[in-house]
Amino acid sequence: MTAKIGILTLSDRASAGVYEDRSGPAIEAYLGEVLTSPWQAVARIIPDDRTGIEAALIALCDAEGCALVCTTGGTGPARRDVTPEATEAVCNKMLPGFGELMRQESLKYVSTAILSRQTAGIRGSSLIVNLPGKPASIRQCLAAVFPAIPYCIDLIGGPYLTTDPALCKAFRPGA
Ligand SMILES: Nc1ncnc2c1ncn2[C@@H]1O[C@H](COP(=O)(O)OP(=O)(O)OP(=O)(O)O)[C@@H](O)[C@H]1O
Ligand SMILES: Nc1nc2c(c(=O)[nH]1)N[C@H]1C(S)=C(S)[C@@H](COP(=O)(O)O)O[C@H]1N2
Repeated sequence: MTAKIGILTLSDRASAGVYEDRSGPAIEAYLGEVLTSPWQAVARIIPDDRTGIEAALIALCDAEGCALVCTTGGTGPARRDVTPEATEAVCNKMLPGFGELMRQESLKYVSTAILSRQTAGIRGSSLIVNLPGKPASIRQCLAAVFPAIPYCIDLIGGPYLTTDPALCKAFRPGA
């Protein structure tokens, strides 16, 4: 079964073409390296507008049936940063450990890591994970949490994801 994975870039300027989106492609590149099971990207770029973000998350989870949705951008303290609020609004269960671990990992690279309010949660049988907007943050954050993602997706009834063990040792209790 081919797993669909949503890649949602939240950026006023990238969505308007002021600069090229480099963070969405960084997510796709990381997934392409680490996943050994079949998957397909569903990528979108939209502005930092809460109603629009919620609608896009709902469409990626419910209509597209994405097992995993990775967002990038809009996690900081600025007035327009509302990705965590939109994520929480559409999720029926939050997984705060994801944000805690990603911030801890990011602190090894930047002291401003604590400014990200990034989180994760479950909507139905989809896992939503927030990543910061900076292209360099993508690999750092995903590498920290990815070992737990395949088992999380098992637990919510999603497709069986496998990873290249040289790059990511996915942990499944009892496996
Ligand atoms: N998707 C992206 N692609 C490439 N660079 C990005 C992206 N998102 C952020 N950046 C870079 O990181 C910097 C800070 O990101 P931040 O998310 O704080 O932007 P911002 O001030 O919220 O503006 P915007 O929402 O328009 O991206 C940006 O100025 C840009 O250089
Ligand atoms: N790994 C990593 N995490 C990071 C950063 C980064 O460059 N690398 N930038 C920080 C900064 S400066 C901000 S303001 C917050 C929120 O960024 P966002 O609003 O683009 O999501 O993420 C933080 N987390």
